Amino acid sequence: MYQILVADAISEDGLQPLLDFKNGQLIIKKVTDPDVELDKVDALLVRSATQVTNDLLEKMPQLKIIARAGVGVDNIDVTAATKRGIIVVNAPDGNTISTAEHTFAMMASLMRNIPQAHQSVKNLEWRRNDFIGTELYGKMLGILGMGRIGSELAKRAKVFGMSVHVYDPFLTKERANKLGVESSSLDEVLELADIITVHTPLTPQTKGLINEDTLAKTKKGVYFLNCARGGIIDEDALAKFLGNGHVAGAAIDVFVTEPPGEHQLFKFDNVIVTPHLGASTKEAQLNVATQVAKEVRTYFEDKPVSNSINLPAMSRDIFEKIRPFHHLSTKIGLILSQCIKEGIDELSITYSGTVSDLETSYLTKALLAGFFKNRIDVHVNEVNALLTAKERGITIGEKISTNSFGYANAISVTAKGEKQHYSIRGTYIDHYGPRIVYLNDFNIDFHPEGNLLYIQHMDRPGVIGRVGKILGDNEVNIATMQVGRKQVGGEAIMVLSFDKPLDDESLTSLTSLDDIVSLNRIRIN
Ligand SMILES: NC(=O)c1ccc[n+]([C@@H]2O[C@H](COP(=O)([O-])OP(=O)(O)OC[C@H]3O[C@@H](n4cnc5c(N)ncnc54)[C@H](O)[C@@H]3O)[C@@H](O)[C@H]2O)c1
Ligand SMILES: O=C(O)CC[C@@H](O)C(=O)O
Repeated sequence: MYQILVADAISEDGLQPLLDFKNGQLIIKKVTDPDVELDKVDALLVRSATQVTNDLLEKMPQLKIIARAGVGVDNIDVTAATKRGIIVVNAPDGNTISTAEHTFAMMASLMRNIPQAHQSVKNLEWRRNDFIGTELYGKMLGILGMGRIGSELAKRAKVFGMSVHVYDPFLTKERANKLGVESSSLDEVLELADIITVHTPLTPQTKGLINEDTLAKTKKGVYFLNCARGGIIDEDALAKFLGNGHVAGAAIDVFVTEPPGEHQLFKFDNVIVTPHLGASTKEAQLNVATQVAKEVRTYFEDKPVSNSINLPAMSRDIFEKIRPFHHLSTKIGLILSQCIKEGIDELSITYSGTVSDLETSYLTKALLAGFFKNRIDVHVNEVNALLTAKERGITIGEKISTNSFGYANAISVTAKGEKQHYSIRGTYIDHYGPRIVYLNDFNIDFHPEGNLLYIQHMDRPGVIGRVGKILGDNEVNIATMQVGRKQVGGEAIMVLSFDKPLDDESLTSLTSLDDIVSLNRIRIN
């Protein structure tokens, strides 16, 4: 039963897919709650309140997936999660409309002094001349970060008769034309816009995007909005430019520290604030909760998640196509790992035939996960496989080839260590399953499953019989057996499978037989 911890306030209606999930148990408690057994938690669902730090992850060795019911993952140490093989998913578009609407509401409120006027009327005042506003119509809105929210905001601004200039280094000309906005440089937006709003994620590049230098380039009387993340607009710099009258007002939904406590921006009457409410609508909360609940369930049902931050996106159809090769790759990795008895510094993988049309990088990661499985303590999966290989100085080469050796598809791998060099090839045959068709320079054909013994021996009469006799004498039942050789009388291989793992005594007896070159017990599960 998977333990699923919901650590922040997430719409319970949206959690229905997990409430209906028979293999999961929902725990709705904070990570700091002493009743929560962090070391048993398999999935963690958060909004922005819980800080998912490396220290927290350290206490959660079973954690497999972190789901952020929202867009920004800046409260999650994604690098630390990735290193541990933990998938991070978010709900990228469930709160787009709500946040765009909130930004628009903040902009309108700011320009018409609505919060101040509202408070004044409730204070039994009637100060109509003190709250003269400014129309949106005809003004230029500058949007920094033209993603989902920026684009929705732009549509609304245009309907209100505003012109929209945007700065987003990743925005193409075609997309800008389609959205009917002017794609500009940062300096152009700063110099021309009457109102500037930020909608980028918080990253090292966007932290302090609006600072004293950039503020100095803006028009006197400019307005600022931040409904994205605290810190994209430097709070000290904004306070300074509000204080000297250069900035006419600001609407702020997000702060560097939340809750902000007593804050320097609160002293300005022309600053309006909300407590990180961009996504706080019934609709958005239901959307994001449903999205992440489905993702977590999908993950535990061994199906592809759609919105992972640290895994490539894959549709259900593609996943179904890739699944058999995923299993084959993992098995190849497991076999290689048990055959080669030293560390490796190079792994070359060649995909040919039908498999080469698929997302081969995903298969490479699965192969590495299989390879590392019994070698290192860290749980390695597709999320951290490449990183793990890099940390261990293993060079990974991936190639596509037209030569599939007569099979419809083939995955050929060579691993190089200091002394050993191993090659293996597998194929997947419809209705028949995965097969290993080449091992250490020998053609062979066996099903990579269960308890195997791989023997390299001299091709001499009686060897197979002697192997069979020892196993028979030791009550070991041979389930299947395949042999292969390169030339008569030269080296040969046999691969046997058993119903249970081969015992040490039988292995020792086999090792002492004449004409046996090497033996490898291989377990595939
Ligand atoms: N206030 C809230 O409650 C709330 C709700 C949802 C999202 N957010 C915040 O809003 C952010 C944007 O959300 P979104 O769904 O539009 O994300 P998005 O990924 O669709 O858009 C972000 C855009 O920023 C652009 N960008 C990245 N770096 C940039 C840079 N250096 N300069 C200019 N543009 C840059 C990207 O190209 C992208 O187009 C989120 O990351 C999140 O932090 C806040
Ligand atoms: O959880 C929230 O309410 C905030 C969400 C928002 O900041 C986001 O990044 O999606």
